[in-house]
Amino acid sequence: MSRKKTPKSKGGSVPAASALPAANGPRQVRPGTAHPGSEAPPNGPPQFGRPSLGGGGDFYDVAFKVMLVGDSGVGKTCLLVRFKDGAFLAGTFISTVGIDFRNKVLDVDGMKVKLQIWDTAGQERFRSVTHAYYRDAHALLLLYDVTNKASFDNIQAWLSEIQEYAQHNAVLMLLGNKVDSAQERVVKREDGEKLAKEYGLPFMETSAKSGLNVDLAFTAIAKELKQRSTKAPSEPRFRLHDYVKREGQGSSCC
Ligand SMILES: Nc1nc2c(ncn2[C@@H]2O[C@H](COP(=O)(O)OP(=O)(O)OP(=O)(O)O)[C@@H](O)[C@H]2O)c(=O)[nH]1
Ligand SMILES: [Mg+2]
Repeated sequence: MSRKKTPKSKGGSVPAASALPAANGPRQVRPGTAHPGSEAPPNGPPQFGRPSLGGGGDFYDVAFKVMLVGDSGVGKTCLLVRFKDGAFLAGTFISTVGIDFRNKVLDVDGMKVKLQIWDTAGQERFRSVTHAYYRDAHALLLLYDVTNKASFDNIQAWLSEIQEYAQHNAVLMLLGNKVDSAQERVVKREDGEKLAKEYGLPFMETSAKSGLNVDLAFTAIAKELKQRSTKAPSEPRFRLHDYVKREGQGSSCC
């Protein structure tokens, strides 16, 4: 199979700050640096065998878009940084403005799968910016914070947004983040499991701080998307729920 190259850049963002209302609240914001159109591949179905925009970087066989969604502060950016760079962003909370993205190429059963991961702002005032990106997402990771009950209670509202704006066949996974903060936990694992079961979603608890289940969440998504796009009859069918349940550490369910 012919291979494409992924741009060398770390990512970009859609700050759209000038088009948005003035910032509310005390939080700092992380302004974006580039428009994604300059680096991101065009939206649409998974891409095969066409050269991506930009030069340099790793080769890949197929590319997918994955979106991180959930309330502000649940740890979307930290989860992405943990996955991409293996580091934890400790210190001051810098809220995302608009959308950022990062690319990562994974080796999935001998195939190079590029995930273009869109990190959305959880703040309400950016909702109209982020809505525009849902329809092109092949998968969505929906996060809540196990130390923040409101973020868990808002999951149903996020699911309504996803239902309204995302493709009906997009892969969806629920993640309860910050499980390293055992003392501050207010959402029990069983509650996450119950909600996930109610909506038929794969579910895991994660920690961007310790790295628990972070690679697994993205790998599971990449495997599912790759399986859907290649449909090799000789390959045993990949079952996302079973995989997450089997491989998840500490807690997992479907
Ligand atoms: N203990 C702990 N703290 C975390 C974890 N993930 C994120 N945080 C902290 O939670 C705060 C918010 O993290 P972010 O990743 O910026 O949150 P976000 O969901 O991207 O927020 P928005 O960009 O506003 O939507 C930061 O202070 C992080 O250090 C985690 O797994 N464990
Ligand atoms: Mg963020």
